[in-house]
Amino acid sequence: MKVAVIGAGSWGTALAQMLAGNGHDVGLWARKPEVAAAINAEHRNPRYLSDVALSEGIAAASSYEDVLRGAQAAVIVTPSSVMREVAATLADAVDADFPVIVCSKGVEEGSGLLPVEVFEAEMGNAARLAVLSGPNFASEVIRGIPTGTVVASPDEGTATFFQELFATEAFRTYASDDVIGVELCAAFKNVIAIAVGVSYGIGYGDNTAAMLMTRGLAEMSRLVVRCGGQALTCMGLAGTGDLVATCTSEHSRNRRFGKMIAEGGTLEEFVERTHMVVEGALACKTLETLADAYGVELPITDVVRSVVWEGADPRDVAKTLTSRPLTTEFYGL
Ligand SMILES: NC(=O)C1=CN([C@@H]2O[C@H](COP(=O)(O)OP(=O)(O)OC[C@H]3O[C@@H](n4cnc5c(N)ncnc54)[C@H](O)[C@@H]3O)[C@@H](O)[C@H]2O)C=CC1
Ligand SMILES: O=C(CO)COP(=O)(O)O
Repeated sequence: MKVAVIGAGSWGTALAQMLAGNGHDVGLWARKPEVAAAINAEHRNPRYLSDVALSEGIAAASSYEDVLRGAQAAVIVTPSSVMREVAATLADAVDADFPVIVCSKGVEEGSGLLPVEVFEAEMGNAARLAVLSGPNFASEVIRGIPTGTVVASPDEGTATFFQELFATEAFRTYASDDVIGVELCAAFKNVIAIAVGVSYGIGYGDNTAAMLMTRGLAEMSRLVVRCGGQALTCMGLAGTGDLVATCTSEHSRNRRFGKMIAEGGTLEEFVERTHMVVEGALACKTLETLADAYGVELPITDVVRSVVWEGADPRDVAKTLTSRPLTTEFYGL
């Protein structure tokens, strides 16, 4: 079958390669025409994972019309900040039961809406929508290094469709019906990875990182449950799995960004240097929208937001975490 992959950054490139390896024709949408042209001419992405030779089954284009022509499903891998415009463009181009899976990790700014809610608002028919998330660094996945992921949809048939579409021996896919849980874990773990990066950046140690990850998981679980997701999802690949991967790996842009900001760098410098998205920088704001709406305390997220957006000194705000009133380990779940 032909599959359209929307977004030719690191993750879109890795997923396109995997789908082509599974025998599918792939239409890969790249924002820049010169990137699409280079992929077609040289079978390499000139900007992301450029050391990997791409399958000849991948045809890139910078128009939706070209990549969607003849496609039977779409895979969304743009930064979460543009998901509404992607959904609106797609809505005009495909019919009402065309399957769409969102692999971006984030929450919409302003509304606090999760990816499937945004796509449903623009395209209707949530039953054909799904999300994919797990411990999935693109640079490892594209090299066939084993991992797993979660495919969640409100509809069992759609979850199974995408579960089978992506599964390889090295990429084990698990189906779920907890769309809210998977989406929130995906956005949340990036914020905690920034916190861990900041913590290392100011000279704290591995114990501190472990505490941030564990209390971050508690924070994530509180929000997931209050928003209607399942606590167990937080223990799975999209939750603990991705949290551990992102907080402990040098691959993680969010963790590296956290370290850099603690050492005096800025978000603009990081993006300028890497041309990559740091989803946790936006998520520390968008998750607060949900926390306010549902009355959930997110102390680590608050601190990350104040460091990233309000110029707070990490050493000072770290004290607001360690001086909080003593409490029981599991409250309010
Ligand atoms: N890189 C990874 O290992 C993984 C990334 N993801 C998620 O995938 C999503 C995409 O990230 P990456 O593929 O890593 O991208 P990237 O950080 O490698 O590259 C940024 C991409 O965003 C595109 N972009 C920038 N502004 C845009 C706009 N206005 N409209 C459309 N596209 C625009 C760029 O053209 C480029 O393709 C993010 O939500 C990320 O969290 C999820 C799992 C793994
Ligand atoms: O989501 C990811 C791995 O699962 C990628 O994380 P970073 O964006 O921090 O690199």
